[in-house]
Amino acid sequence: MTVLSVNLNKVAVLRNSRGEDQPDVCAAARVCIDAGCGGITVHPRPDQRHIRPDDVRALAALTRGRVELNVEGNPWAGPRGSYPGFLALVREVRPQQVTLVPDADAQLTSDHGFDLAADAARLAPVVAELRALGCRVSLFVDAGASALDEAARIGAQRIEIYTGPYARAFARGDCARELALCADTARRAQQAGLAVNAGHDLNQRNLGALKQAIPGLAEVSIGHALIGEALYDGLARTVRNYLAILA
Ligand SMILES: CC(=O)[C@@H](O)[C@H](O)COP(=O)(O)O
Ligand SMILES: NCC(=O)COP(=O)(O)O
Repeated sequence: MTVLSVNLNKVAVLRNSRGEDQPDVCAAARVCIDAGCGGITVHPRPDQRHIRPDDVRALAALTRGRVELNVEGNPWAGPRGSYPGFLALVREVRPQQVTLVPDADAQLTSDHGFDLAADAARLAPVVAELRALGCRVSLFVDAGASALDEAARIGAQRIEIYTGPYARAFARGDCARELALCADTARRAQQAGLAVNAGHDLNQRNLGALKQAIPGLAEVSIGHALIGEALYDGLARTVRNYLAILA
């Protein structure tokens, strides 16, 4: 079974555009959970362009005992204004899963994963602390990444394969190479003892082929396309459409 974790960043984008409290991120989470998703994902960024620390706190309370909360971000993103820093926030809410992502503070969106050979040493104490807090730790990596055994060696339990290049290739109609890279990366990670998540720019068109190519795919986190599609079809129906693709 592949868990669908719905990323709600874009609900917060819409809310923040008017500076008030609608649409409500927690109400959206409830709809997704009631429709059968297995997780909620958020990626609080230091500039608080979408998900804010209070959203993470509220979603932690809402999801506890129901579905997984996956919090993504750069562990070295420090305090900025009312943003307490990524690690301070996850220490406080202790989500079931933390996905570490090497994004710069003002990056438009995630566009690359860790270089595990170079980054493992400084990731190691962060991973150890998160494990001690009871969080599962996943590391965001590019398809084709090397040194996956380093992720396992420092205690990470999963990788998340960055699927942006696959999604772009799929849209161009020539995704065979990118799909093979994702599949090979997943196979090497599984051989190293890691479970495999995937995410970024996945949608109802490109998800099925990825799911077929990666036996044992543990989780996909999907936000941008899913929230966009929900404008036409409704949030609950859209979540159910994704679940049907993953079934
Ligand atoms: C790690 C990852 O791929 C996602 O978190 C994605 O980048 C969504 O973040 P934004 O919604 O801020 O673009
Ligand atoms: N980890 C990927 C994620 O949470 C959602 O990415 P996207 O679907 O918004 O591109």
